[in-house]
Amino acid sequence: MTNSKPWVLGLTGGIASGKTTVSDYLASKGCLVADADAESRSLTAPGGAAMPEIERIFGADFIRPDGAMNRAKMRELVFSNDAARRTLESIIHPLVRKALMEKIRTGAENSPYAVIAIPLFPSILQLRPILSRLLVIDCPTPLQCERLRSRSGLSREESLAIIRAQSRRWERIEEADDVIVNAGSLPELLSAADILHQRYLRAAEAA
Ligand SMILES: CC(C)(COP(=O)(O)OP(=O)(O)OC[C@H]1O[C@@H](n2cnc3c(N)ncnc32)[C@H](O)[C@@H]1O)[C@@H](O)C(=O)NCCC(=O)NCCS
Ligand SMILES: Nc1ncnc2c1ncn2[C@@H]1O[C@H](COP(=O)(O)OP(=O)(O)OP(=O)(O)O)[C@@H](O)[C@H]1O
Repeated sequence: MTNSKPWVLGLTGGIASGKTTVSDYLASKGCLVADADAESRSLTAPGGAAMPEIERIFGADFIRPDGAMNRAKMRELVFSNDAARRTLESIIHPLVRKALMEKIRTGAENSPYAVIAIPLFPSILQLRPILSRLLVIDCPTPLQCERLRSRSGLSREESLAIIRAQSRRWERIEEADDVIVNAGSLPELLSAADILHQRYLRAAEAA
């Protein structure tokens, strides 16, 4: 990518839809990936920039002995309390956005195109003006629950509480330029990702 304005793919989808599998694949093909979940985790790790404000607002009960946010406790709170979730988001989201923009600004030069992966649909919509294309990974709700059970041990009720806090599938699909329905096998997901990757390479090259 040689021009000053990078070609940027926005990548979104509900929880456990397959975003990380796709973004890891694109990273393995040389794309720069700026990942909101990863930035959010580093901001809430020991010494993370969001921790003083999280401790001030939520209290010491939400801080682990090593100084990291207690994720299990926070997850339980914010997916049963909308006001608490909005408060946590108001601390973390501006910092995440800044970190993502900085990563794209400084790291995109040697990448065929850049990828911004953001799970939350309203957040990715805010960045729509800088996205060259928006890819949605769509996954039927029962499969999301099944994958969350086997990956993270979450119960169906816990998974549904998170899914309900997220945008509806049709809202994402309506706004998408491209959609991968991840309801088959992992090789099928990667093959769909590769078909789009080839198209994105051509579009970025031509831009
Ligand atoms: C709620 C928290 C403590 C749960 O931590 P946990 O380690 O279990 O999950 P992780 O951070 O890996 O996120 C996994 C997925 O949860 C979903 N999720 C996370 N935060 C939110 C949210 N505010 N609203 C809806 N879904 C969310 C997303 O699909 C995300 O991909 C954590 O996700 C968090 O701090 N969320 C607030 C910050 C945020 O909005 N992050 C999302 C991207 S910036
Ligand atoms: N087609 C598939 N077949 C089988 N397992 C899959 C498939 N797609 C994804 N998975 C598995 O489902 C889980 C969720 O996938 P992944 O981590 O890529 O989703 P995600 O959208 O990034 O999740 P999160 O929102 O929690 O960050 C992982 O354990 C992954 O290996």
